[in-house]
Amino acid sequence: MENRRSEPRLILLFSGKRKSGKDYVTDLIQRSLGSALCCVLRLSGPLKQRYAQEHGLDLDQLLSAGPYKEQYRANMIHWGETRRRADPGFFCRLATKEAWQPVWVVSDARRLSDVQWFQAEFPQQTQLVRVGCSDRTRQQRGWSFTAGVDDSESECGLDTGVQFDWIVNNDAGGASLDEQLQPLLKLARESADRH
Ligand SMILES: Nc1ncnc2c1ncn2[C@@H]1O[C@H](COP(=O)(O)OP(=O)(O)OP(=O)(O)O)[C@@H](O)[C@H]1O
Ligand SMILES: C[C@@](O)(CCOP(=O)(O)O)CC(=O)O
Repeated sequence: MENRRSEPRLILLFSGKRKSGKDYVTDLIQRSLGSALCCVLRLSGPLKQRYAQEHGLDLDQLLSAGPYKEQYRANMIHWGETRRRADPGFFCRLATKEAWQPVWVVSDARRLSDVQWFQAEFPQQTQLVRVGCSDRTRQQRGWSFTAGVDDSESECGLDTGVQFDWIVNNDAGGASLDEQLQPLLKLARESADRH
């Protein structure tokens, strides 16, 4: 167990395919709950930071939703996997070490080792959330199938072997996100109230 200023009351551990809307949905949750209650943590944050530093790249662009990061994705995956092989919790620890809010929204679990790390560290607090949408919607958001990325562990590592507590459908023109997120927001507020 890490040395922390305070323990989280709830961790919503999100996963989903590229362009399913993980960032969009987790940002929406954060804005609804406010920054005193909730932070969004990205496991890819410390990864991109170090990768950008080592390779002389633009970190802001790597962190944003545009095409820039896609140019480097396959190489970043490979680079991160080398780190993870030595220490599967490496990026989980870095991403969570400054968090102090009662509710943590982790936007980008990708591998069983990510899920296992949170479930081992925070067995009572961790809830698994899957964001999904059709490939057609993903394509409208700029996705196209890339061999070596979309068939890799980074994208497929949680396709099986995991029981999700919550499923959010983020299809364009699909069920209202606001309505789907209400139970999660309620759970988050109740968990924080017990703080
Ligand atoms: N419900 C939505 N309504 C409008 N735009 C959306 C919605 N969901 C996602 N988007 C847009 O689609 C694009 C991809 O979404 P986002 O970056 O959240 O996906 P992601 O799953 O985090 O993708 P990646 O794995 O590539 O980081 C963004 O431009 C985002 O603003
Ligand atoms: C390299 C990687 O962290 C990129 C994630 O970027 P994003 O969450 O899609 O913005 C994916 C991975 O860790 O396999």
